[in-house]
Amino acid sequence: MAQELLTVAEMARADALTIASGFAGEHLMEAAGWAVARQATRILPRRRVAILCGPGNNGGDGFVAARLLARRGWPVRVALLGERGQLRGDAALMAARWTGPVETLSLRSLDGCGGVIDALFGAGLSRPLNGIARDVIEEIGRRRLPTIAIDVPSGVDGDSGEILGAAADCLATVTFFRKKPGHCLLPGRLKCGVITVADIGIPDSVLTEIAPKTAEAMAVPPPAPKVDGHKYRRGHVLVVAGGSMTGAARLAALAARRIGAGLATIAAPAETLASLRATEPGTLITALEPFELLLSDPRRNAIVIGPGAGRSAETADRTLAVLATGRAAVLDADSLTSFRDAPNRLFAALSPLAVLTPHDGEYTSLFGSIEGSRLARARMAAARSGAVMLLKGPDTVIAHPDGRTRIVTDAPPDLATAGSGDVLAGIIGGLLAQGLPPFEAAASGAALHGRAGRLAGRGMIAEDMMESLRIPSFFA
Ligand SMILES: NC(=O)C1=CN([C@@H]2O[C@H](COP(=O)(O)OP(=O)(O)OC[C@H]3O[C@@H](n4cnc5c(N)ncnc54)[C@H](O)[C@@H]3O)[C@@H](O)[C@H]2O)[C@@H](O)CC1
Ligand SMILES: [K+]
Repeated sequence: MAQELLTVAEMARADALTIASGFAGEHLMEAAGWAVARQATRILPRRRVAILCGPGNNGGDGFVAARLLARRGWPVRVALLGERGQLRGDAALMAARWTGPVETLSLRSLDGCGGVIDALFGAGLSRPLNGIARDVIEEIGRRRLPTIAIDVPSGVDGDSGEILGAAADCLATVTFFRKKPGHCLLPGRLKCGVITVADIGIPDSVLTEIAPKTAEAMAVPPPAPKVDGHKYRRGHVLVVAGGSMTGAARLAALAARRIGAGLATIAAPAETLASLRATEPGTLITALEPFELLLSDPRRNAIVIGPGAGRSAETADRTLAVLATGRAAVLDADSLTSFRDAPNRLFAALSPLAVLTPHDGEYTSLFGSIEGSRLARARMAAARSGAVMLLKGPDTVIAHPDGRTRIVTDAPPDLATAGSGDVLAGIIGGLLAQGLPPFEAAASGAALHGRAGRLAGRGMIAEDMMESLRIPSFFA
């Protein structure tokens, strides 16, 4: 099942649709506060907890948590940002149900406390934290107080993961119904700690109407080989290699085969053929030229170009020839940077059959340095180029020109190692060869790549991922 991610506006719509269907907003808030209180009893030390309530509904959730914790005999200290009389709607109702003392938020609100519930701002954050709100958030860090954030750590933008002013390094975050992009994108994700998603009574059926376009990337293993199948039915990946760095092409071809492609061919310059043939017994090795002849075999149904191709006019021309075949293709590394001086030449040839897999530097060489979250940058690049964009990083994003996006949330930092990107290009190529549509191949490929890295463990190098792709649990 896809793990949808809701923007702040979509979440407000989910709330509104639920309330319109007859489920009172106060019940949503009661359920939200209950989930927070439960998490507090699980992970905070049994010491006085400072509950920092803001002026909106996030603060309302805090008042509920305060009441439920106090009822269980938990010592709490409730501090409010702003005037109690200014609270509105359900937040005002929950503040009224809290019968204990409420102090004005100050640095002293943390005194004598062994933990914090951060209910200052959630979805309604509209500007950077400043004044006492920012001072208190920063003081939490200085005192190293274990903190649970309600919905998001206050200061984290739910849509972009950007930090507006400041945000506490939370032990845990309790959010509602579905995660938001800000929980998955950096730097926000690093502030959240352990994220739990609480069911507060919003039915899944609201998603039909909302139709969210963003989700977490899911690792979907390719279908198991059929008993009556043969290797050509499992697809044939063509990896177009360059002269010097044949290792990149070898990693891509091996990964494509491990992920289930029936065959892989490396096409390389004449002088490298002998050494490739000596080291890659199971991969077909063929001459790069004549290039038209190489592309003329339609059984080579997915093409990977770029890893080790070399930045040159020839690589650019070959990339355009690959795109002209109308076959699914992965464009990585040099096949992107070779268009540095004429990106429009590349964009004019692209379609959603192509998956572009730039890291930040390669991205900048095509699109310039653009502000915004990785999600925003990937979405913009997909729209501008017309291709599927996979923008690599600690929070890899896959974007389709039609607006759909996926975020990889659990790839380990160990993946930042030489050759890792070549393996990714090979995995995606292997999935394309087996018939997955490019957007799905890119999203699932990136998630599978993360899984391979996790299974390889600490100290891994790119070659180790080939072993991960053989572990039975990889395909579970
Ligand atoms: N029915 C609902 O809508 C539900 C909402 N819930 C909670 O409600 C939250 C959203 O509530 P709201 O929309 O009221 O938004 P918030 O509670 O996040 O905050 C909105 C208020 O903060 C002020 N504000 C924003 N940024 C500020 C800043 N930097 N400095 C000072 N003031 C600032 C705004 O002017 C507004 O008064 C969610 O995050 C969630 O915790 C939950 O109770 C579940 C149900
Ligand atoms: K919060």
